[in-house]
Amino acid sequence: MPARFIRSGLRRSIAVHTNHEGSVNGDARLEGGGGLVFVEPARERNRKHSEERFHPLAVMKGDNDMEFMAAEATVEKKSRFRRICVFCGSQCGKKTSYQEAAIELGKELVNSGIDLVYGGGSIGLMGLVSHAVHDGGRHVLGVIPKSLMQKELTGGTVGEVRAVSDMHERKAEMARQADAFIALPGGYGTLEELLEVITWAQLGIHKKPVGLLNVDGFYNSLLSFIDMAVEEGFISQAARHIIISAHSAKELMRKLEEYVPEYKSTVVWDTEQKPLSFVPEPESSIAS
Ligand SMILES: C/C(=C\CNc1ncnc2c1ncn2[C@@H]1O[C@H](COP(=O)(O)O)[C@@H](O)[C@H]1O)CO
Repeated sequence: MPARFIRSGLRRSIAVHTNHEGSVNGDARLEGGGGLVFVEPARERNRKHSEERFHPLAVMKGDNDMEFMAAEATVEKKSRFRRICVFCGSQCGKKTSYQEAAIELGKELVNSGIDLVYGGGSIGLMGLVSHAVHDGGRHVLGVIPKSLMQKELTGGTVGEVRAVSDMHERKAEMARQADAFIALPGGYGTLEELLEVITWAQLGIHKKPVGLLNVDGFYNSLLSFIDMAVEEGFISQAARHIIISAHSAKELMRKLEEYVPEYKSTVVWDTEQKPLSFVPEPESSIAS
């Protein structure tokens, strides 16, 4: 697909596509009289948005000389994550700061070149974060149980929608698809999803970072409760450190990027294992 380019005075800027590590995808060549002929995006799934957005990453200075420069905010930063799962309220909450945080997180994902996986739909904070990511040109994957798929419940969807049979399958699929998890403010659903991925980390089912966006101290009482459970001997210090919290999306993203999983579980999980049910025989009937 040929890249579009514009001329402004002596400078000609070109559309350049970057991969999630921030390096340039595809090939930009100079030909003949210095014309730039081709830039091929490697990421087909963002093709539509890449065509619409303009990345003034490269500036041609002369006929044979092309200088790549980091320019303007639309250029993706390097991230270790390809896709992050966001848990958040199906309501917007009372404070505008919750809604602003959802949009800020969405934009932060876009700026870092990260795709989104979430519970699907456009209601509440879920809608704000998913629209921010989709509008910014990143891929959005919504995982929705079939029973929740009616528009009246979801408020419509953006991006790709994956229908699953129930809530358990949804959580498993969201977890499979993501490289990290972030919880924004929310209610029971958000808490349940957050605590499940923390529990899975504690059991060694995954080693993916779990972030808590503690907007305006929304999660202070949960964190105090967890600290109390540590004091009371129900949660180990090591497991307490599974949760990475911050007050802003930018700070949280920085912490998640730097996070090194320290928690070690001795449990070995066979992820391919099918459910197996059996009834143990009573001790007395086992032949000696
Ligand atoms: C039945 C109602 C709303 C259903 N809407 C939902 N659509 C998609 N995902 C949902 C929905 N409700 C909960 N979720 C999941 O839980 C989290 C939000 O739950 P919360 O209780 O609002 O915190 C979210 O991350 C979704 O994955 C009418 O209530």
